[in-house]
Amino acid sequence: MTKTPQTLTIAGSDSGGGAGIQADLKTFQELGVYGTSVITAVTAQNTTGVAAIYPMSAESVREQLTAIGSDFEISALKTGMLFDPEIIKETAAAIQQFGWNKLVVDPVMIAKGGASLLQQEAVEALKIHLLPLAFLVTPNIPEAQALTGIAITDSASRHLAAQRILSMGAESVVIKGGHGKDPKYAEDYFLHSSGESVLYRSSRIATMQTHGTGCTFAAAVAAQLAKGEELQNAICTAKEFIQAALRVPLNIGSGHGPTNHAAYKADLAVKRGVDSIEVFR
Ligand SMILES: Nc1ncnc2c1ncn2[C@@H]1O[C@H](COP(=O)(O)OP(=O)(O)O)[C@@H](O)[C@H]1O
Ligand SMILES: Cc1ncc(COP(=O)(O)O)c(N)n1
Repeated sequence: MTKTPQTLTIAGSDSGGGAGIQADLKTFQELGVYGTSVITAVTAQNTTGVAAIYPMSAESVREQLTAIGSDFEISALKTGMLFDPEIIKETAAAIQQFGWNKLVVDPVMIAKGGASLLQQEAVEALKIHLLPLAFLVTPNIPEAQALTGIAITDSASRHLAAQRILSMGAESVVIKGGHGKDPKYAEDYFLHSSGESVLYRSSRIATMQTHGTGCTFAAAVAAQLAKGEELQNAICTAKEFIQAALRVPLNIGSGHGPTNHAAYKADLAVKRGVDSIEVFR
């Protein structure tokens, strides 16, 4: 009997349900993998912003990680909001202890409304302890700039920033283009430590409902990896997933609303297909 692939998200809770743990579990469910979770912080949050952050203690994070590691067979995992250096160290230690592979690190730093989801001193901890364990790192443009100190203004500086992130020990990186300036396209740039690069391009959707796009994208990559999909195809599926989730808005809340996690599967079910993604290798 084949078992459902098991996945793990290590991230913050978003009370509004659009980002963080909630977005990750919805994405896992939609893509047909079993989702487990380790909560690093509880945020009081809705579509208009983050009102408060309550980080979990390092001990409670360790206990959650141990509960997962001692019982589940994790085929792929992702990290999101990790908040402080202690939580990052506990996370890295557990990943090594339990031998978890296929780690997708979404280096969450700042929420769309401007709240800081990662302490300044935790950026170094992320680079030292977590990036060397990463199969894929998925920064958005501001995060890639913060990790590298390189201003991303064109494709050459984006490539340089990607190279710099790989030099920190990650096996591969995709710099996401949601924050890019191009009004027509949202372009994600993938670079592997072998030197191979891929550009994933979709039409840019004009919408305010972008809360949780990064979390959802990284969770979709992890889900596909858990099912055994090869990395570059997993990224393409994640891009299709987020494209569908943005294209069919839910119109929830008065601010940056959540994406529609159910749209991808609904599209496939009626065989409408999702917007095709252009892939340049
Ligand atoms: N308006 C948009 N139209 C189409 N794709 C988008 C749009 N905004 C973001 N994306 C896609 O969503 C994913 C998350 O990107 P991004 O918004 O940069 O991440 P984050 O949520 O971490 O800031 C990427 O694949 C990106 O290309
Ligand atoms: C708990 C939590 N984690 C992550 C994000 C980032 O959201 P986004 O994916 O929109 O950048 C968030 N707003 N809240």
